[in-house]
Amino acid sequence: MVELLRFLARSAPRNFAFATVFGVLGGALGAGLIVVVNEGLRSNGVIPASLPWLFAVVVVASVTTRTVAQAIVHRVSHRSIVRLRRDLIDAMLGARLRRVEEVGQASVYSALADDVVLVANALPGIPLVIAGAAFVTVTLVYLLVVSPLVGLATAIAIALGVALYLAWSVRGTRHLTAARIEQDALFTAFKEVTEGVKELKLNAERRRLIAGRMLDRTAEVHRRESVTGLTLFLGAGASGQLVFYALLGVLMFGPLGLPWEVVSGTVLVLLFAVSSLDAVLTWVPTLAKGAVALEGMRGRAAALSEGVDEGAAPVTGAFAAWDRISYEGIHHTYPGPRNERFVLGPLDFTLERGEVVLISGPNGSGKTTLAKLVTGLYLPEEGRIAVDGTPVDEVHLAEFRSLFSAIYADFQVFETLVGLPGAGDADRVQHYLERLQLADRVRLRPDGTWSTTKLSTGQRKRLALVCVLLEDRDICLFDEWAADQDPVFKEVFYRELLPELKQRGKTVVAITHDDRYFGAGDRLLRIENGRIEGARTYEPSC
Ligand SMILES: Nc1ncnc2c1ncn2[C@@H]1O[C@H](COP(=O)(O)OP(=O)(O)OP(=O)(O)O)[C@@H](O)[C@H]1O
Repeated sequence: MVELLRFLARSAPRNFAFATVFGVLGGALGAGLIVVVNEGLRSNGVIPASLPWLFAVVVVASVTTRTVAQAIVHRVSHRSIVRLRRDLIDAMLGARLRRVEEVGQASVYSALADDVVLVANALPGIPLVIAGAAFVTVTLVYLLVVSPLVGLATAIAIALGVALYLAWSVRGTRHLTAARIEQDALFTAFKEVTEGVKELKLNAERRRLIAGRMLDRTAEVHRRESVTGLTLFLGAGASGQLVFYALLGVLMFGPLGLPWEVVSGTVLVLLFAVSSLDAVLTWVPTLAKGAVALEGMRGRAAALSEGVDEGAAPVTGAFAAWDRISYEGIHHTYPGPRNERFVLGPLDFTLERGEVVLISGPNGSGKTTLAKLVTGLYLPEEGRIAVDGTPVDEVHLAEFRSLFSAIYADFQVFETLVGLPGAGDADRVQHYLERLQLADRVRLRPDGTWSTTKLSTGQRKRLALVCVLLEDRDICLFDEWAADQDPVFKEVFYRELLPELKQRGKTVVAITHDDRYFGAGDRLLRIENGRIEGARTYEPSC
């Protein structure tokens, strides 16, 4: 709850200040309304002429200020959804690739899809809580004025109610946090099941075990923790109410010996207070879930920010005239228990402008990891990368990456062509689509998007290649691009496209298992078990 308040105050300070002022006014006026009613009742039927007017003004002002406070927070909460999502996406895009892989995309997705909505749902409850606090304060002051004894008893009841509420809510928060942790596992399971629908349709036993047992087990833990947490919060609210009703009982039937008009007046005030408290308490579970979700999102953002990527510096073209990139003693380790730990390197090699370098090696030998180091997506843990002798450090990382276009095995074709320099030239786009035999399946829409990206894997890879050609960077990296192409297209790729790229002065790094085309490169690096085990140079005629 305090976290939600702080979040709102930080994300929209002005609106938060307005909402607080209106919330406090709404609460105070609500209490003022009770005072007016009580004064009317205490007048023994001789109602002062000003009281009905006062009543009308206080009613209108109380309802209006509360509504305005909530309207302000509704506006802010929708803006804050956008902001929260954007912040998390920025945190992910600003984190090192290894960090993103460690945190896991499913966990980020669960925060983007679920947590943000829970936070946004909770925020409109905040003005009510502020109004409730103001209401209780004004009521307490009024009771102290009417009868110090009743005021004191109310103050003790409030303190007891708050203490009980906090005791319950600490346990409730613990369970809601456990449910939040389970939510990540649930999203991972959802992802596996939705992406594995074909496999699960073919194997009824696995479907029963995975969907029916493992998924249910995770969902059950999530359900149990959520329900326990929310029930504890209901208990917290109920214990607060019980304390209030106990106070009423003591005032009405207890041994305080108060005059009857004081008892009737204060009981009426307290009954009003209980109904107002009820309105606040209905928000408590929503607020609690929102607070836990906000913590969850913060946790993701903090985990991502532990490894900030240094590649955000502006690109000025300082490496534009590069000739040689040297990778000197570079090294990367995937941590894990002894037999799961993978060490790549130390590796020493160079890339020259305008050459075609092929990389081959057995599965799991480290080719893709090397490809991430080559483009600067992974930074070497040891060793260094230098462009014509200038070391690639944090200052130069964005510059360095801007030399590359890449199609990794888990590539993405975006629907929009925005950011691709050649996208504005429709003839050029059409030429590449025809060249890669996609023109009958895909066209460029006038708004700069592809008409479709629902293509076969091989076709999508060809569309990704069109994007690389339009991006027109100095170095093209292909991670087993030809693996999903038919023999005709393999031939086009190795015998026509690579030589053409070379002719245009581009450098190509291509990971390949196609040994019959090894001669299509100027050089072949063979990786085995994380080390370069062989390098062959080919004559241009090969
Ligand atoms: N994100 C990761 N976290 C931990 N270990 C990883 C990760 N990615 C790869 N590895 C491990 O690193 C090793 C090298 O993987 P890599 O993908 O680089 O090999 P590869 O030569 O490209 O394999 P393939 O030819 O099958 O694509 C493998 O043993 C793999 O288990």
